Amino acid sequence: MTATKGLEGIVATTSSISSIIDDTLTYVGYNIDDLTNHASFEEVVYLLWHQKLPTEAQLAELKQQLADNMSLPEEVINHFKTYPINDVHPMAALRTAVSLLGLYDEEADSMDEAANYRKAIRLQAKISTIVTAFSRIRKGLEPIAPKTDLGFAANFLYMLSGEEPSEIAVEAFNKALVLHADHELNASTFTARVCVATLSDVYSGVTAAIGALKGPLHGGANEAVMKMLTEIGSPENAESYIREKLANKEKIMGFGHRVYRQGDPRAKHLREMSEKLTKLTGEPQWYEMSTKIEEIVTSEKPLPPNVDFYSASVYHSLGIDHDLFTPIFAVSRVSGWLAHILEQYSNNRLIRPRADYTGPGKQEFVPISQRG
Ligand SMILES: CC(=O)SCCNC(=O)CCNC(=O)[C@H](O)C(C)(C)COP(=O)(O)OP(=O)(O)OC[C@H]1O[C@@H](n2cnc3c(N)ncnc32)[C@H](O)[C@@H]1OP(=O)(O)O
Ligand SMILES: O=C([O-])CC(=O)C(=O)O
Repeated sequence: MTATKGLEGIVATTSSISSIIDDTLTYVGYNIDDLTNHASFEEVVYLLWHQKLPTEAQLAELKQQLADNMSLPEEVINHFKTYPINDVHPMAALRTAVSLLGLYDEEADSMDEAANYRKAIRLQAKISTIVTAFSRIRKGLEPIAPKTDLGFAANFLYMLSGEEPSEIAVEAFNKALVLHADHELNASTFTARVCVATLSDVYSGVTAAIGALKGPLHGGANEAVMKMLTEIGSPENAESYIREKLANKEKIMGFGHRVYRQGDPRAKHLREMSEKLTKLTGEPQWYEMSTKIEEIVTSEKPLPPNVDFYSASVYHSLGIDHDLFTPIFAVSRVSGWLAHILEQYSNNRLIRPRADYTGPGKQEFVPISQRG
């Protein structure tokens, strides 16, 4: 048995949800560029869960179901108020809240297909409320109830700030949600599938996936990018900062990808939005700094920016706190996790690979009293 480090290149399952072929990303065969330019996030959720685009009636039904399920049990809200609040990262709060939600869902452990779909709707609906409520409570503010006449993207921004967002903010945020919704067998999706392949429940699968997304080599990179941009401070400082990091063999957050070689097709959409939004907010330095970093990194190494790089300046321009960037990734990606969880249940087999043992050979057991 020979191990492949990081399972690189290993095909671990079949899936009909999304694919990356020759650096082209599709959801159920639809190119990510078309979906980003033309689809609402809710249409994409429907597409991932049903493997077809919705009709107007089907989309209206899904939107209604999401709107009807956005409120949180009082216990989850109250639980946020018991944290040593300033020290808790919102990804840890989200991971805990999703796990807690399972305790208040009577169908949590049901393996019935229809019940699992209902749980998918509940989780997709409630995840925005969790992130925005936590963000407000930690600032000493009251959570804001969703507005049923707003779409998913607008509602998130509204519940976060309490103000109805501008058209351009909604357009940018909707695009970001579409771009992050699914990505074949990325680490968090694989985690979700491994978890539910034991026939564990949907809440456990999503909780596990949130844990995997949190790390800086995966979803946590978007917050790390903003930390780097803040440290650099202005476009003129970018060159020396990046060259020093590269010389020290340190990673530049938001660059590189396990699967893409020529570049991540999602990055160009976020780059475009970053340019537009930073101009509008009168802070073009974030975009200028980002393009400068891209220029330097790509001149040194074949490492194009990934989805996390320009999303940082986009979210910053939307006035979003930097530690909410990764939870926002989860708000979108939960749609993909849920699609994969439902797909896993529909054709399940325990996921259990092997390890290439590299420890000591046969050893004689020595009683504890005789060990030196
Ligand atoms: C949504 C997402 O999850 S997208 C990815 C988000 N993560 C990041 O942006 C973090 C920064 N990027 C990385 O750490 C990596 O590129 C990953 C984790 C995304 C992919 O990693 P892998 O396929 O395992 O590549 P690995 O980490 O082995 O890197 C291969 C080589 O490229 C280098 N490299 C890879 N990414 C970077 C980077 N961002 N900056 C500098 N060097 C890099 C490595 O140092 C290594 O060099 P070496 O061969 O000289 O040792
Ligand atoms: O696919 C990956 O490895 C990481 C990624 O880009 C994503 O999850 O969106």
